[in-house]
Amino acid sequence: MEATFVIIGGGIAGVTCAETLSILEPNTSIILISESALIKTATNVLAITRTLTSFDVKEDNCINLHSRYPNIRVIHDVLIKINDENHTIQTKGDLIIGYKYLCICTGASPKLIPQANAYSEILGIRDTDSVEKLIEKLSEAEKIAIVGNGGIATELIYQIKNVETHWIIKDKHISATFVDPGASEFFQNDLSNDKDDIKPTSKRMRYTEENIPKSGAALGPDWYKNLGISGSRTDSGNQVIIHYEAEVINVSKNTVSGCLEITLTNGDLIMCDLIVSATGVTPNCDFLSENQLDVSNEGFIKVNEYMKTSVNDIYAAGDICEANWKPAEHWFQMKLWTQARQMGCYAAKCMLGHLKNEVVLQDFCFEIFTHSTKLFGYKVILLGLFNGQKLGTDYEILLRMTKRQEYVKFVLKNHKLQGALLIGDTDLEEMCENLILNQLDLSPYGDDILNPDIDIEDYFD
Ligand SMILES: Cc1cc2nc3c(=O)[nH]c(=O)nc-3n(C[C@H](O)[C@H](O)[C@H](O)COP(=O)(O)OP(=O)(O)OC[C@H]3O[C@@H](n4cnc5c(N)ncnc54)[C@H](O)[C@@H]3O)c2cc1C
Ligand SMILES: NC(=O)C1=CN([C@@H]2O[C@H](COP(=O)(O)OP(=O)(O)OC[C@H]3O[C@@H](n4cnc5c(N)ncnc54)[C@H](OP(=O)(O)O)[C@@H]3O)[C@@H](O)[C@H]2O)C=CC1
Repeated sequence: MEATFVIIGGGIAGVTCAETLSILEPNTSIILISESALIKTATNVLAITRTLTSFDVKEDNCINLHSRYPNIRVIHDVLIKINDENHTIQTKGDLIIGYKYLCICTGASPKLIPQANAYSEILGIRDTDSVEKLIEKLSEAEKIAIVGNGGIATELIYQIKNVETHWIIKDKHISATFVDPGASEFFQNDLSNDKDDIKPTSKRMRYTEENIPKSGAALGPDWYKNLGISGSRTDSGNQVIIHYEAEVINVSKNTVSGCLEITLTNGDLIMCDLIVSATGVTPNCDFLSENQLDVSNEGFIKVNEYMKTSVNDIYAAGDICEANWKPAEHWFQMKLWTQARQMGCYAAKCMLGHLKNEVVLQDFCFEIFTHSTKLFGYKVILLGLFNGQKLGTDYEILLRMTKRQEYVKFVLKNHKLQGALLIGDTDLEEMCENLILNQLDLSPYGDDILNPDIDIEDYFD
């Protein structure tokens, strides 16, 4: 068996890569190897600005993908070895598949705290299976701990009901991966709010075939929408206790109560029924290759500006890869499905360009970091160096905040906009994107740039 393009991984990066190849080259042969029977596709793609898009992530089955893109053949299998010298791969199901170009989109898995090896009550979240497991265990829990201060912890803490939650974070403020201390304070008003308006009723819509393996690709935005993420307490509802600047040093089990006892670096002792380790991701690289692929210290596959790995004719995209090129001033990598989609699409264009000996220009989306998400119920848009990344201490911040309504932060250097954090319906994303990209000198406008009584857009007409 062989194909011009073989893509490994049925997550958003792999599927986008296959779809893009199919759209650009409907007659070429494409094989997509998916470990999971369900694959991820992006639907309802909406351009918010030139570089910022929002979209839904839908679980789909392989047959539907093939009927939409007849030249994509989906094989439900697992890559175990790349024989890069003779351009073939070997799968767990004993298939040998020849390729001209190979794209590795095997994603990542939760990187749990080390104590997880000893206790099944320490869980991570990645896919549908892992969320179902969490919901089941949580329904019997009165007290839980969440470790980590990034995307998953921030979303969970807001969604979880009927349980006492200990949030263990290394930083001085919550949600540090995405926001600064000011925005974190803005969110914190909502932490203690009554969340009764979030009434999970039905379960997530999904396929109902029995025994269909659901594990695999990472969940996407709004994964919690129709789920009942609830503990067993009915008395006092929610209580969130935040342990700042703390890390887990030990976990043990109380033999009498059966509870987990967590010891923190600050000396705090927490008793709980369940620990969610939301502590980042580790690459899915459980396969061999004849020539070693260059990887980062954490094991992510390094790719150059054409998404090429260090091994001939092998590309990589999405969470599995580490962007190893000199990035544009206002772009940096984060393991997000926005970037998984962009990279999957761009890797397809690069492979095709190389096949046809055509010049490939780097996609415009790598000019500026953009991310649109929802945190604590608010629309959140992150643009450019929104947290002053790469700027050291040499930058200014302009802030505008209306409690429970909006939080607008501009990061400026030499009077030019470098990044923006927009929380709420600010309607400023397009202007900010333009200002970051064209580096207009904003000194003539002074602080009016954030005056809510002045329509800033008028300045630039
Ligand atoms: C709970 C949660 C919420 C999230 N929310 C957001 C969000 O709101 N916004 C956002 O931008 N991002 C979000 N993310 C991150 C986002 O989901 C990921 O960045 C993105 O999905 C990565 O896509 P991927 O295709 O690179 O990898 P994955 O989705 O991990 O897909 C990789 C696929 O490859 C398969 N695979 C692995 N090894 C092999 C092998 N050897 N052979 C064959 N197949 C293999 C895996 O089973 C998997 O199906 C969230 C992540 C989680 C876990
Ligand atoms: N709305 C969104 O956009 C969402 C995005 N995601 C994405 O999904 C992926 C997984 O999410 P998540 O697990 O939250 O990963 P993140 O990378 O977002 O956050 C991990 C957090 O855990 C901390 N951490 C790491 N190791 C430890 C440790 N041993 N003890 C205590 N804290 C630790 C990190 O701190 P430090 O950085 O200091 O190491 C960081 O605060 C990420 O790629 C994330 O971007 C997930 C949910 C929502």
